[in-house]
Amino acid sequence: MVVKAAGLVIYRKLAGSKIEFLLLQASYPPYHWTPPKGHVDPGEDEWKAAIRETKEEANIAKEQLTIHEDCHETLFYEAKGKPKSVKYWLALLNNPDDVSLSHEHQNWKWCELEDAIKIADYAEMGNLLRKFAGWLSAKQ
Ligand SMILES: Nc1ncnc2c1ncn2[C@H]1C[C@H](O)[C@@H](COP(=O)(O)OP(=O)(O)OP(=O)(O)O)O1
Ligand SMILES: [Mg+2]
Repeated sequence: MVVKAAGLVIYRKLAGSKIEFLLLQASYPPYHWTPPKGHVDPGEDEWKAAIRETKEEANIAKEQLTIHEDCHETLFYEAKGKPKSVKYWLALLNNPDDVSLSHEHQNWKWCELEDAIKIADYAEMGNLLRKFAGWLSAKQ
């Protein structure tokens, strides 16, 4: 059985059409960095889980976001010996307010694309970030 999770790749726009992605660092080994995301609860779909986890993990509510429903991608990898899928949608944080974290994370960072790819470390996440950045530049 595949463990299902979902999240939002949140970005903010700075002056000069600069874009930065939000990454959160786990407060437990391997202290990895990912966008806000987590497991789909019983009775929930991936969309609902992505929004709930973003609120729980980064204190960002749906109302503060413009979620690009058409821009999404699912990652597949093995976590704790089980296959896992994580569906991410791209979302703009309308007013770059402060992020606040739950106990599951110890740090957060706004990163430009190349930095985000380095910090997120996993190749598939790097491809996803490049794809989402490409989608955004095609939209402008
Ligand atoms: N894109 C990825 N590709 C491969 N391995 C990954 C990837 N992202 C995280 N991992 C690794 C880091 C951990 O050792 C393990 C579980 O991490 P992760 O999927 O982030 O779940 P998690 O249990 O820490 O949090 P969550 O509850 O948010 O899903 O998989
Ligand atoms: Mg999580």
